[in-house]
Amino acid sequence: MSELDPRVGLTVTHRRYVPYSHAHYAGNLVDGAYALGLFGDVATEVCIRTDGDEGLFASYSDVQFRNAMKAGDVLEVTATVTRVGTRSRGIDFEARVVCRGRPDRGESAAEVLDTPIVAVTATGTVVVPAAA
Ligand SMILES: C[C@H](N)CC(=O)SCCNC(=O)CCNC(=O)[C@H](O)C(C)(C)COP(=O)(O)OP(=O)(O)OC[C@H]1O[C@@H](n2cnc3c(N)ncnc32)[C@H](O)[C@@H]1OP(=O)(O)O
Repeated sequence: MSELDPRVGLTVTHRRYVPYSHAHYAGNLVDGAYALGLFGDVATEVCIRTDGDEGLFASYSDVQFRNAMKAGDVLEVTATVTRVGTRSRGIDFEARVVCRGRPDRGESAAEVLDTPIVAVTATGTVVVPAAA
């Protein structure tokens, strides 16, 4: 049963600075696909830890763009295993902004946010090779 598997609940966290070279829209916003790239990377570490393989992303059942991600942000990206199938693993994702630029205070001014801003959440499925 999936819920009894000790891999359920495993959380992997990546931190990433968003370079200004990734600004894509007005207001230094990055494109939504940038978050999916981050989710793919953190899911890859999940697969390495659960199954000793990088795995393949099969599908997203949900993606919510809740707040903008901007160039200059420091992001915390988490992936939590919610289900372990035979070869599939269900994962919940969250990308939150933990630091942000303060251009009103100076070109390079920035601050640690008291409360992280949840930018993107998603639910997806990765598939790993059959156990040997
Ligand atoms: C995490 C990665 N390292 C980062 C990436 O982003 S990889 C790049 C993007 N992904 C790809 O390029 C993958 C392309 N897709 C594939 O290669 C295949 O479709 C697949 C490997 C994902 C699945 O193919 P296959 O091995 O033939 O699947 P099945 O034998 O039919 O099923 C195996 C289990 O996977 C579940 N499953 C299959 N397709 C999906 C899907 N679209 N959505 C959700 N789940 C899927 C299927 O239910 C089986 O589950 P169980 O083994 O019963 O648990």
